[in-house]
Amino acid sequence: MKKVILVQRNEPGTDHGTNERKFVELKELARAAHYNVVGVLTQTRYPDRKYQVGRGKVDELAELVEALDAEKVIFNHQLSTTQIYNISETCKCEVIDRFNLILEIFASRATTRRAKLQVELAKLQYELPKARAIVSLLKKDERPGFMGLGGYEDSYEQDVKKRIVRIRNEIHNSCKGGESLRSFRHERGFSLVALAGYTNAGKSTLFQSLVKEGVEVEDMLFTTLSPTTRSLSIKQRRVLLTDTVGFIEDLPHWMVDAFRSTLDEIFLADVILLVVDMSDPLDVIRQKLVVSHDIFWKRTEGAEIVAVLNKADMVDPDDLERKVDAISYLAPHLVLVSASSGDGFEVLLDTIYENLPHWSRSSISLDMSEDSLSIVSWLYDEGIVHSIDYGEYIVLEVEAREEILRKVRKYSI
Ligand SMILES: Nc1nc2c(ncn2[C@@H]2O[C@H](COP(=O)(O)OP(=O)(O)OP(=O)(O)O)[C@@H](O)[C@H]2O)c(=O)[nH]1
Ligand SMILES: [Mg+2]
Repeated sequence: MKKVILVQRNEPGTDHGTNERKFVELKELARAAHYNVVGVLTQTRYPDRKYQVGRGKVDELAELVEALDAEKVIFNHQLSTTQIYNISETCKCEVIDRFNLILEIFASRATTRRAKLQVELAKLQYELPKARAIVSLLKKDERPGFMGLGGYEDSYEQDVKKRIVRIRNEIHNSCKGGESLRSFRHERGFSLVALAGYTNAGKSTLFQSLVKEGVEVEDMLFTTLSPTTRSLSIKQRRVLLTDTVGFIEDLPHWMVDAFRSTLDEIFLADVILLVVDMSDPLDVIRQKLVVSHDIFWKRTEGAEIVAVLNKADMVDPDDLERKVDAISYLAPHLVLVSASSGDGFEVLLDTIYENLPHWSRSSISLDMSEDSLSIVSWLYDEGIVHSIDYGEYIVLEVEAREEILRKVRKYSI
């Protein structure tokens, strides 16, 4: 893990709570990006020096970088190109800001082609205003490789612009993939369950524990599943469980598309497990629930939302009860769990099962023929075969989507 130093800026006039929460979130983001935070530096911003990072602070930072052997510095606020350049020169290590960090996280979690394109687009849009400044800074310093390149400045900016146009087109053409992926999975008898929620809520911990506890379904077609999706069986129903990138507060508008595209798996899901960190203060929990529901309503069709109230082990029982009562009106299904201890998993699995798309149960008799045998194997793929008797006829008790049963009934005698 790369060693990093975080720089927090206190803004006089902003209340302490807001500063503090933003900084806690930066730490969570650094952890999510797999950095090892070895040091923290606090800086105060004075109203008369709007975007300055004082000389003394930069020297202090450089000393800290050397002493702690840090490889990267992450600022909690946006920096100008000149600042990034100057600070990284003094500190002799890479310098990024909060937005670069968030983009790094998106990039590492984007699984679909479309999500990758969206992240690339956001990066380029962020880079564009800086493109010209970067080149002139490098030129000023007469770095090798930039000598005698007349017109380079312009062509670099042009190049970024061209790439933006090309990626926009590609995104436009690739928009239709999601739906067919969903129907393909449904046709294979899988329901889709996605873990969603704010960063640090415990989604990945829950994902790992559910996968460990459950029975994994072997399916040749899914050998290429991304590392964040697993096929599981819940009371014989086959589901694809997907972990997703956490929601991040206060995203600038140019980042929202990139963020949402990393959530494609959520918008396709039949059941969304909205993971909530119960150790957060009540008003934070409430606000996060409301914002999450907002994001889902706009993009999902008929997905069931189950609020998974996690980290129950970290809150004392009275407090927990009070919090659960206070938010119960915000979510139709609530389950209290501890992802790390496994408490509440049984109820959770029951609740997921109850909210999967409806399947019916039916008795079917088929004559003994080759066609019937292929129908039987199809039913094994598509649904649950509760019992099967091979006698004069093949008699099955099956559970599957109504559509499937309707087709099969045509052959039933
Ligand atoms: N005490 C306690 N800690 C938990 C529980 N679930 C998760 N954690 C801890 O919370 C932290 C965040 O957990 P993750 O599973 O990485 O959270 P996440 O939602 O996947 O976070 P992102 O991927 O960054 O969005 C880790 O340090 C976990 O060990 C829980 O039930 N109890
Ligand atoms: Mg995670």
